[in-house]
Amino acid sequence: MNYALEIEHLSKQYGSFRLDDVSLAVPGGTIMGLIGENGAGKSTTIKCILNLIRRDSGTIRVLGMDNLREERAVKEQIGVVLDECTFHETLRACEVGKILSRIYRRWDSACFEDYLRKFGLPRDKTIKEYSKGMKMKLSIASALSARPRLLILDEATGGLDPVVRDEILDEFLAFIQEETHAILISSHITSDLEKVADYVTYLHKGKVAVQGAKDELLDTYGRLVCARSDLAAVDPALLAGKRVSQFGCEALIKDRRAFCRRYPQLTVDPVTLEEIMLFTVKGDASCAD
Ligand SMILES: Nc1ncnc2c1ncn2[C@@H]1O[C@H](COP(=O)(O)OP(=O)(O)OP(=O)(O)O)[C@@H](O)[C@H]1O
Repeated sequence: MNYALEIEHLSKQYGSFRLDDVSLAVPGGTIMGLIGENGAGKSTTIKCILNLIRRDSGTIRVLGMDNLREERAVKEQIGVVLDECTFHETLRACEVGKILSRIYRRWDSACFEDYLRKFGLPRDKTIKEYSKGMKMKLSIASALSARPRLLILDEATGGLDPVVRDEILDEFLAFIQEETHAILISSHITSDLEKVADYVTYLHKGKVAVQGAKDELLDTYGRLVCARSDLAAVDPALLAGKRVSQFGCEALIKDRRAFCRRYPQLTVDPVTLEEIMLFTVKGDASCAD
């Protein structure tokens, strides 16, 4: 398989935090969603890909190129959108286009103008006159007009209204129609990732907690709501987490089909990515019932 991004055994120590042995691979033509609680290590992973910080160990390849040894060639292939617009507030969109055309070898001015029109971004307004959503759309238009093959977004859709987010998600889906294109997107808005991601990596406390094809994860995991006595009788090896409260018991089931064969009297519901995350974060704490 041709991978747009391959990370193997990435580790980085930051004081008491450790990004620990993270591996992930994003095939061409796909979107990988990177999820995890605040401080889980998502931005640290992205900074390592971009060589903004030094890793302790591990390898990172972008379109088959080592991101340390072939740093310049790799940078030309990556478009980045961070959670804040990085352009100077006094610039106008048309000036941003001119500046970037001198920086990026593969800059496509016609494509940039198209995005300005499509996203409803006035060319002659200064960025300080733009709303938050407009600034984010300008950042995305700029990243895409540099004709990257790998687009990396770090919390770039947070703070946008659902209509703007939907419009942007559609652009991402259009971008990956090209087989050599791929996207790594970190987001707290798991419903967005449920819409567009092909693969999901869930980081928890610096480690990969759950990883796989999104449809497969959603199809395999399940949520059991039952009485305390029912949960006590279930084989703990089948559970990925549980929450016991005064109102009842819930458990995250690793393989809902296997579970239903063994316990046909118990009902297992489908889960969302958010529930998988919540069980992993909060489930640990309430397991000792
Ligand atoms: N420059 C730094 N120096 C020391 N520690 C850092 C530095 N940058 C990040 N960290 C620590 O690394 C850990 C992971 O941070 P990171 O920004 O990667 O998390 P995140 O998953 O992106 O979180 P969020 O969703 O809040 O953006 C945190 O504990 C953070 O305090």
